[in-house]
Amino acid sequence: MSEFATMLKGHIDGHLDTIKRLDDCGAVLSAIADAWVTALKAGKKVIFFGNGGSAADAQHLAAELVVRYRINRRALGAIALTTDTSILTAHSNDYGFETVFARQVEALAQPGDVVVGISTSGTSKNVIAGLKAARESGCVVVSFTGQNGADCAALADHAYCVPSPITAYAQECHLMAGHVLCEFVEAAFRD
Ligand SMILES: O=C(CO)[C@@H](O)[C@H](O)[C@H](O)[C@H](O)COP(=O)(O)O
Ligand SMILES: [Zn+2]
Repeated sequence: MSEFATMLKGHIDGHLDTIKRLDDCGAVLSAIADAWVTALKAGKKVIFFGNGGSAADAQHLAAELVVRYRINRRALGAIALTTDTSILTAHSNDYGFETVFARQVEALAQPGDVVVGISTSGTSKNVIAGLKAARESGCVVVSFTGQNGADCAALADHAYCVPSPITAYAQECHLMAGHVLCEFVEAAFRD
């Protein structure tokens, strides 16, 4: 087997092993799906944030809700706090990166909004601070983490904790579950 083929097989095996252990997450994911639908039906929004690949996931999922996932339906309120470079740079430069999401949550989150903080390590300080701010703002708090997500889960109403310490597998399982959540939400808003 080539070196690449060996790597590919290793990644697929690790990915499948992690996916297989997600059965335990069905109840929490169902609760998150209900929370998204309840908030959106009440005219509230879903707010996402995370670092690196999780910033991309935050943007990806916000886009699915605002635009569409698979079917045409009305626009749904969602925003990723990872996209405005003026806010990101001004806040990091003037106050520090640790509160870059908390500040935006303070500015934008309303009681009843759902706030989704994504961290594969579960230890990123800016994600933890953002979740704390969401609690203080009266939001429904959701964490997406890898297996060491206790600090985020302690702040969350619903904690989706992928049973892997490997960033890539956690990211892949976050996006997979995010897509199912979007599918469920779209079904609830079918015309
Ligand atoms: O995508 C990857 C690795 O797959 C990286 O960009 C990764 O997201 C970054 O290192 C993040 O800073 C990790 O943060 P976190 O998920 O531990 O909160
Ligand atoms: Zn990545």
